[in-house]
Amino acid sequence: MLRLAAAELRVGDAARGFTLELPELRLAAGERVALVGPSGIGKTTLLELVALLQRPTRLAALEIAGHDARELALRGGLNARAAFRARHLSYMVQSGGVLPFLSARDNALAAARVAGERIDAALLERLAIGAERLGLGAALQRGRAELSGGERKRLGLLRVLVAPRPLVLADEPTSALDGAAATTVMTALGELASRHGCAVLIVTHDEVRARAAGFRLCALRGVSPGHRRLCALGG
Ligand SMILES: Nc1ncnc2c1ncn2[C@@H]1O[C@H](COP(=O)(O)OP(=O)(O)OP(=O)(O)O)[C@@H](O)[C@H]1O
Repeated sequence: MLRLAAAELRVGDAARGFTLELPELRLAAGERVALVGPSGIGKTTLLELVALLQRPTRLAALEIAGHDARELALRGGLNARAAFRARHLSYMVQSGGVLPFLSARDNALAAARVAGERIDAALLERLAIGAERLGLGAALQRGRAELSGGERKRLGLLRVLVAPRPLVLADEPTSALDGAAATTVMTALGELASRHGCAVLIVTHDEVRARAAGFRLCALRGVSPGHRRLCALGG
């Protein structure tokens, strides 16, 4: 579902920036990977690279959901990359990505609408079940201003659960949540892989919950000043 090979991204300027090197990252359908590493090492940047939001300086291969996305990543325009994302990727950003001019319910339906999905009975049932599970039933009637940070985060996940794409990306999905909510969110992400066959790639500091939900860990590490590399972790 995801194959990325020999990618490099130069981040920031020569004095204070760094090179992010990703020798290889593969996720089959149903597979779960959690990307870990210290704050500021470049985990979000890596996720943005996979989501075609950051342009690599070097890229040997990028396949997403059976499509060759290398050219798009290297040279594709904004609209082409956004259209590709809508079809093949779900991306839960760190803040939840709630749009302030939409109600919570319309926020939850936003990804489905952008992807051109019909808002039919099955989709609305997924919305209702997901909202219940994430404790967002009442919040769905409200606008963004009335949502807490944790509710906005869970709403970002609900948007993914309503219309998951083959490749799901989530940036620190459990931060800003209490223990019970964090477990619910991590479990739901794991189930997108085990029940729906999505490939799920998350960034997290919550290694214990990630392992419990079936995620294999990969780490971003500093290999020398100004050079960071993605490494597989055993166990
Ligand atoms: N386009 C860019 N230009 C310049 N600097 C950037 C760019 N993108 C990211 N950075 C910098 O790269 C560093 C890594 O940021 P990133 O958010 O990827 O780290 P992270 O590992 O996800 O951190 P955290 O765990 O704290 O969320 C930061 O210092 C950030 O300011």
